[in-house]
Amino acid sequence: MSRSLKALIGPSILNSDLSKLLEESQKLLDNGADYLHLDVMDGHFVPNLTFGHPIVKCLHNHIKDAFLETHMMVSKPEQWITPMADAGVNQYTFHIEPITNVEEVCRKIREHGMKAGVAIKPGTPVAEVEKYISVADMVLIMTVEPGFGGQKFMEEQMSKVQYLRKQYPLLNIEVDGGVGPSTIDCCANAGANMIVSGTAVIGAEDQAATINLLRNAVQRAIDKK
Ligand SMILES: O=C(CO)[C@H](O)[C@H](O)COP(=O)(O)O
Repeated sequence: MSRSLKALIGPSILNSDLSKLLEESQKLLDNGADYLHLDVMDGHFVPNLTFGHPIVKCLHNHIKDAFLETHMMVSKPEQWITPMADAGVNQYTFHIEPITNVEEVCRKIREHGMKAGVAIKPGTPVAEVEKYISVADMVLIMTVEPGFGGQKFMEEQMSKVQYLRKQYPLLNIEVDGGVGPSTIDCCANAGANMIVSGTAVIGAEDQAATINLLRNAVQRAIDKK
């Protein structure tokens, strides 16, 4: 948990031109991204493949000051803790669904000097992830089925965010999937403070203005409470 809640915008580079990963990442940082959200998929947990620690390491070597979160959409999250820590990852967010030793995985992530994020898919009840709040640094509530960018935001997932915010006023709560200028107020008012936005930011004519709009909406909602 953080001492005071902060609005943080972490663009997802999933739908960017991945042949220019460094250029795209640098552009997002120059345009005000607070952190970068890197979607790692293994073709098992989700029906898609992206990239792994070798690419993350190369990217980190060129943008050492950037805070990197990896969203591990993988069946064996424990397997990639050491290589991702070695690659320079700051926050290791993984799905709780495929494993039973969530506490142990969180502990190992922290021992490797990273923050631990616990994520749930839309079909997973919030109570399943609430169990791990004391051993994690952040909860990610997915607002699309993980695997692909550019999907429609699932508004019904906001009840999970509202519940968590009510119980845990200072918990870092992240939302991911279909979040952009048209859905940000819904996320912000529900209580999310960490915002992942892919296509809405990557495809924006003015990335800096879009990132600012998202951050301002979240900060406004935080200040109202
Ligand atoms: O985790 C993801 C997909 O599994 C992506 O981070 C997410 O979908 C972001 O893209 P968009 O904002 O276009 O939905």
